[in-house]
Amino acid sequence: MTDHTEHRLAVIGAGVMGTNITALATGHGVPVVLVDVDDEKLAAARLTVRQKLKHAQLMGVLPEGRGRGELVTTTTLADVAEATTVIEAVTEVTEVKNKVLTEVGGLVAPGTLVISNTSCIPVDEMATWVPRGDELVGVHFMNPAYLIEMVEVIRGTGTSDATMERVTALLSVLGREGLVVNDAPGFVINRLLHPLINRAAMLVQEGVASAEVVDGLLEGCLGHSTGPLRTADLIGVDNLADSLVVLHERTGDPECAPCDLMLQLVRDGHHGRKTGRGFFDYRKAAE
Ligand SMILES: NC(=O)c1ccc[n+]([C@@H]2O[C@H](COP(=O)([O-])OP(=O)(O)OC[C@H]3O[C@@H](n4cnc5c(N)ncnc54)[C@H](O)[C@@H]3O)[C@@H](O)[C@H]2O)c1
Repeated sequence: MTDHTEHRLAVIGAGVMGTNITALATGHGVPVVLVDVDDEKLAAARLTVRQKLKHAQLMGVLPEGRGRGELVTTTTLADVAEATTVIEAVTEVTEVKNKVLTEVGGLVAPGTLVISNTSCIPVDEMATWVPRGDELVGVHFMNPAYLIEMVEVIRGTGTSDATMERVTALLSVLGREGLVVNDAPGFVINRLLHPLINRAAMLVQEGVASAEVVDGLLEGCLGHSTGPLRTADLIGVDNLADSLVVLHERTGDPECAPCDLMLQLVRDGHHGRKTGRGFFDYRKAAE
């Protein structure tokens, strides 16, 4: 096992998950270099990480006596080179992830743990984009990452035992428990969750019930803590549509083709909580 002083993270992508993972790591005393192509995203991310840390502190989920890990933000990908672990959390578009992981592979030294937080792209596919596929592993951090202790760990067919040991050590420092699954499109969580959300949106689209009623039934009758459509708004409707496309392309399952209502929300810029509106409207609550 390792302690927090032995870890230096680079997180690539300063969106919903990049900021969540950064708050989790810095809250556990691990320094983070947070990379994005967009300066405005980085400025917003610094504020978001501070707010998440405040929330985490209030919820009592941070370890005592470690202090905060330093946060550095940058638009220069080469700044990941000194990290002991790189966590890729960029947009769920195959070409974007391919470009980022290919570049990361050329920047980091052998022995650097490379993690993808992808929702649906198989680890074996991503392993062909990096020079050392045995050092790549999927870790599906949940949202919000600093509150949900369990993560899904995806072991590719080429992921080495040493990589599994390193990821276990990192997760332990971050206070997370990983359940390991084999590789497949969408793994376990999103192979189940994303078609469910898509079907929930289809029911709204078909006029069978409103978003409030669909979520109300899933919450009240089946004990879901947040209904599927509120979950969609938390994830980001744009990310969900991208992830469904990835799943559909790789499984051929028609249930995974994002429904028209979801695509319309994306086109209209209603991406969920992050834009103030998705299946539900959050603007009044924010005022
Ligand atoms: N949103 C969730 O609840 C959730 C949960 C688990 C996993 N994921 C996965 O995590 C990843 C990130 O999702 P998100 O919801 O944070 O997306 P997001 O759209 O909120 O953020 C993506 C970020 O990546 C940045 N980016 C794009 N191209 C880049 C590049 N070449 N270099 C550096 N940064 C780049 C964008 O500017 C943006 O800030 C995706 O793979 C997603 O499927 C998301």
